[in-house]
Amino acid sequence: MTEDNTTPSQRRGLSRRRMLGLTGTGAAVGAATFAGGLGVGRATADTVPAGGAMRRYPFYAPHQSGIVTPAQDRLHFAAFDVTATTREELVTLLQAWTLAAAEMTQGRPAQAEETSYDAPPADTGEADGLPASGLTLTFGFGPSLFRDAHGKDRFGIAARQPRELAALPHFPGDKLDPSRSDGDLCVQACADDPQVAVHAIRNLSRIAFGSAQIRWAQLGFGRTSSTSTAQATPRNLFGFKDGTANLKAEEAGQADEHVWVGQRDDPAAGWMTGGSYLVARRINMRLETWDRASLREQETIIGRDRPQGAPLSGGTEFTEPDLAAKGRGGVPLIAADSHVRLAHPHTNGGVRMLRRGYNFTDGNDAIGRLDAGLFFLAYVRRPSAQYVPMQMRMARQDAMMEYVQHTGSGLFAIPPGARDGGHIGQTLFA
Ligand SMILES: C=CC1=C(C)c2cc3[nH]c(cc4nc(cc5[nH]c(cc1n2)c(C)c5CCC(=O)O)C(CCC(=O)O)=C4C)c(C)c3C=C
Ligand SMILES: [Fe+2]
Repeated sequence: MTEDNTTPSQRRGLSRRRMLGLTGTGAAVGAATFAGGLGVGRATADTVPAGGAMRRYPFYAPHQSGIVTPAQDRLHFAAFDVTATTREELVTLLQAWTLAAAEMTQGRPAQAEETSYDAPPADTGEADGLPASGLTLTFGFGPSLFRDAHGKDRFGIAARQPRELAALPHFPGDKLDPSRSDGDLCVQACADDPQVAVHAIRNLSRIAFGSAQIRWAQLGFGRTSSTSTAQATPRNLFGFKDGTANLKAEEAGQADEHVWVGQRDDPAAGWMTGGSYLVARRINMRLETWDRASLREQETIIGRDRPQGAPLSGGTEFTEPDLAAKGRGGVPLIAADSHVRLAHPHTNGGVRMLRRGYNFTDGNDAIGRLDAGLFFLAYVRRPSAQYVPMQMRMARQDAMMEYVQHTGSGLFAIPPGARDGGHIGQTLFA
């Protein structure tokens, strides 16, 4: 989808670029430097040839973008602690973030208005000249935004905390680092250019100065799922295709059933209608151990073959796995403890989820092992019925557990999209 929903602010920006084009050359040296420093602006359809990088997604929409949007190649995810103490300050932050997000997702500077030459620039500048690159910004609220560790209602919203926004249970094998977990707010920035995603988080963090600060963040690359049938299936760091059986945007009715919160889901949290819940898990993968496992063992653990991603019960990538199929000696072709069997809807009461994760590498440990893995992101309508039971079964039975460890975690309520003139989370604070 390529959208160019020109807004009044875009029209303001266009005229700003035209104005700079007209005035830049003949102006006095000081003024020309000023224009060059602050007025370069982001590349737009009139300056960059059409293509993937020119993809723009509307920010104002019934559902937030960055969920069923075709998964982009890069991620910068950040969780924030709110330092503001009043509801007014928090709403002001959300309003400012909304305006900046609406600009940046259209390939424009975070704040359109020029500042004085004697003040810091309104935008940090590293995305000047870059197109929108499919940037989406998806905002969420953590349980701690509603009640602090002592149960105190921080911003007068405790009564509206969704039932589903409760701390995730401890899963066997978890080794969660508190400094990579939780948070009052989260922002998922996805783009096809890493600099565009990083620029967005940096500017949102800058705007939040005095009201919220980054608690933890994660960079990701090489999306580990497809969310559209138009996308090829990527590979994770185990070398396997990941996202084959993911919920896809084109599957009629599936997002309504498994992703979007319905009007009657939670009487106390009607404000979440059209929103979703995001489960974020930083999962370290023991790549050096995996790389010493035979191909037979790797495929048995996953339940699919490595070249094509076809189920071990036969067929090609998109053939439905036959969980009843048996081979020689009556042994199931898709092993009882394989990942695909344990994750399949047939063994999980029909539940599905929209996976939108990314690979990560964050350096290495003292003995040269990569600190790498999969930053698992999944959007679900009911975490307690979709993510929690599946993860519990995997933690207990999945043969893959020998090769992975969950080291970070967060659960966030993702409100519906903002309407033009409104702000993110308006239905909660209204
Ligand atoms: C609790 C949910 C899940 C976690 C955590 C998870 C981690 C994880 N997965 C892979 C690799 C693959 N997963 C695949 C399929 C798959 N995984 C989940 C859920 C979780 N995965 C689901 C719901 C499914 C789909 C199952 C189905 O409907 O058949 C696959 C197969 C290809 C595909 O369908 O995507 C791979 C490969 C890793 C490496 C990992 C943690 C590091
Ligand atoms: Fe999986």
